Amino acid sequence: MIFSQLRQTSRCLIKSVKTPQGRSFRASFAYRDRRIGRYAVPALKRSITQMFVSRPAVHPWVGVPLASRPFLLPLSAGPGIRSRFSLKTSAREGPEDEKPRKGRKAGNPKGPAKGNSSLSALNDEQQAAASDPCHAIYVKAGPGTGKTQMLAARVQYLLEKKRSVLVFTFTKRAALEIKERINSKSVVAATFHSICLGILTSKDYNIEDLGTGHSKNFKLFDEDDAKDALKMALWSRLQGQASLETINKLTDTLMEAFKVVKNLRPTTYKIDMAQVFQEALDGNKISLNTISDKHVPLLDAAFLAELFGLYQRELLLNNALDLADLLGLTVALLQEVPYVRRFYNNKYSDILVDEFQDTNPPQFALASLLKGDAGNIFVVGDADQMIYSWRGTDSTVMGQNFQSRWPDCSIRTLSENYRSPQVTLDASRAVLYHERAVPPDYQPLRASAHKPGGVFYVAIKTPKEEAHTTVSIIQKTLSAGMCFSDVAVLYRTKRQASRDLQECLKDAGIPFIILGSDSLWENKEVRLHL
Ligand SMILES: Nc1ncnc2c1ncn2[C@@H]1O[C@H](COP(=O)(O)OP(=O)(O)OP(=O)(O)O)[C@@H](O)[C@H]1O
Repeated sequence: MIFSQLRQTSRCLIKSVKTPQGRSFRASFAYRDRRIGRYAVPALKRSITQMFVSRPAVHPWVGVPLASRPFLLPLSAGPGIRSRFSLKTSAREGPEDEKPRKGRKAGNPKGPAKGNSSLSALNDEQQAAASDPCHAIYVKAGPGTGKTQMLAARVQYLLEKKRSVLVFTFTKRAALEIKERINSKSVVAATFHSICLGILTSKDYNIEDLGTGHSKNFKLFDEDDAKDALKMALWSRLQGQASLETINKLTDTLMEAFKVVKNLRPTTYKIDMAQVFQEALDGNKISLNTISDKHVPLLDAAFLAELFGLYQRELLLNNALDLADLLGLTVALLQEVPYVRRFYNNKYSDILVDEFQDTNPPQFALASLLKGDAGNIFVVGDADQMIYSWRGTDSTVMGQNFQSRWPDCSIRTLSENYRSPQVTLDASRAVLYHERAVPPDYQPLRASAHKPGGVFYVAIKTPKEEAHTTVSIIQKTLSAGMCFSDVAVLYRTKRQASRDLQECLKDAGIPFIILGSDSLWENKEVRLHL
């Protein structure tokens, strides 16, 4: 291998690489932090080198067939890191039959699908869902079944029919992905919060008509601002009774409780909050154990509702909304002010919701108010992929809500998985339904094609042993001809990836990037919503 060109700046490294076979590759890796460069550049070199190591046909350790060509995964970024790894070849790579063929459905050897162009790349289940004419469609789709692809095709299909489309996503990245796939400016795809912000600040009407006291130039309070507002409210109520330390503790506890409670109903506007708090206490949805100060009155539903009222008043005095209010106030505006609701019902004919399993009652109410009586709603979700149960989401309830809200709805299922081998799909089902009953309408996933892969279970006693075993598995994988970037180690909590594993990896000379951070609010996925 000859590195024919090497240009390095503090931020970027560009290489042209010539292989002995005469192919030339260009690889770039951009990084913002020099420390990352120290890890990434050697990793990059090793990865490129490994590209040209010939691979065995069968993985020597796990005994499964290997893909005939190595592939590189993007070295994705951790917080504060922006990285991009791209590999372009100037020579033809690999045999023709490994390339995707235009006009042919992958996994469908029968050839191109007939009919609408936007649907031609979809399989039969995806096509049926994407072109379903029902006004309320609920698509249940497991991981890797092409939800995003199908959703994008649905949007394209609707745009071809000159419909006006609004897509709710959970992350900015997902919104961007849909827009990129559609490549059309006429689709609105954004997160719930960003759509709400647009609605509340629209010049087409006045949110003062709602009568909550908020005006158009309201401020958005982040977590810290909201805590300060709550502290002020508590201080004014408990001054002279509770110590500052207790007020600080109470602030943290109540902040969490208020977030949960604000997601239990579509809106907290004009609601008997004592009843909502009672429901939350009865259902153990909020925990108030940390407060044991005899000077603080009993935190019963009535007192919690009073404190909640004081917090909301404090926000209003600042003409401010917290993040949950952004949703709740939009729902209230659409519910209470008919001309605003009509405006949006006329504006959008089709409302689409990605990751429906993670919607909470305010988000569901918002989507259904925007749909109105004459519009259409199309939601895609997978109950097994729910990640927001802590903030008031219950995927089974959301599914039931959808079906009871629109009893004539169409329910579709995508069951062909394009990502994993059958053995992985079967194992994941066994884990998911180990302790809970399989739902009656459950459709097992089937792999679209025979793929190599395996699932191995190793029982380990200590974290140290776990770290050593993990490293030896990685080493065996590498000696089988795989690249560093072929390997991912998943862990449940950051603690599990701490010392032992990191030290073992360093000792073995295995470069790694840790994604995620200690604080939930520092977490990139969480920050994407904010
Ligand atoms: N009909 C199809 N034919 C061939 N490949 C497909 C088809 N549908 C989806 N895929 C491929 O399957 C992979 C997964 O697709 P996609 O990301 O849309 O799935 P998803 O269900 O959104 O995934 P996730 O599990 O992340 O939610 C992608 O590589 C996509 O190109």
